[in-house]
Amino acid sequence: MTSGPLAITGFSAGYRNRPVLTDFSLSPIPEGSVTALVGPNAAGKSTLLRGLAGLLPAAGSVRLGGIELSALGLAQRAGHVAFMPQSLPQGAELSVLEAVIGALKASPLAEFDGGLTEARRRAVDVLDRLGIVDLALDGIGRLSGGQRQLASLAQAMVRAPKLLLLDEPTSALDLRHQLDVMTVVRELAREGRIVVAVLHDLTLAAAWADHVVVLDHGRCAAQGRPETAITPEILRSVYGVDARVERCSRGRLHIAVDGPVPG
Ligand SMILES: Nc1ncnc2c1ncn2[C@@H]1O[C@H](COP(=O)(O)OP(=O)(O)OP(=O)(O)O)[C@@H](O)[C@H]1O
Repeated sequence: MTSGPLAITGFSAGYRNRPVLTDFSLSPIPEGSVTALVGPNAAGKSTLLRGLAGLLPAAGSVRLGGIELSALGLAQRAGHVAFMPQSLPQGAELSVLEAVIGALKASPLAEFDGGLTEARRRAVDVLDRLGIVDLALDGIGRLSGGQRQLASLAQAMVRAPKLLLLDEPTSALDLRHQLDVMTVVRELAREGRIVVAVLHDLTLAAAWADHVVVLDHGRCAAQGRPETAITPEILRSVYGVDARVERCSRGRLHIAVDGPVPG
């Protein structure tokens, strides 16, 4: 696995006639860390992740350790980066196991040279890690929303990439499954990977992320440790809400929203 931080410099991405991120830069994101990407609807969070994954036309520099990802083609990039989309796999005739094996084989450079037995073992390992091995033979189309989200995360994890870009990995999950997924996310960071996850739940972000990036209208409004990036001032200017950022009795940050900013 390559080592080193994720450095995003002068990055631009968007859609036809719709630039979303222009000359966007962040402080380097260290390896072995979790970054929560937060911000209001339409701020550009998904666009940033999709651009980093190479799924949108983009310009600028994205370095992962010593590798300039933007110089790589999509197939080569997939050997280093996995993207979990916000929209979940559905409707397919595939079983969960087949869908995860399919994701493993979709990356030609994913250091995967085993046969079907090895592919199945790796897929089952990931499903087991996410607590959904019982669903292995179920059809993707028959899963609940939360189960589909876990299956989608398994697809991103199975290639064991250095960089995981997760677009709202917990939005469909109940409280316990949110904790289970964030525990796995922390384990991924402990293994030396970089996880960037879009989260709308700021209390969850503050509890589990090492760093928070607040995106607003395609710009970085704040970046840093949760307590420096999530402040009443930022919540007011970026989200338009009056809120308190408090420590609970266990010392964790808690965001209490009092209401919309008047006027
Ligand atoms: N396929 C598309 N074609 C054109 N414009 C798009 C497309 N997808 C998104 N956009 C626009 O790009 C902007 C940023 O959207 P994006 O999905 O990145 O926001 P987001 O921060 O992820 O929002 P949310 O929290 O609502 O998921 C929005 O104005 C949106 O309308």
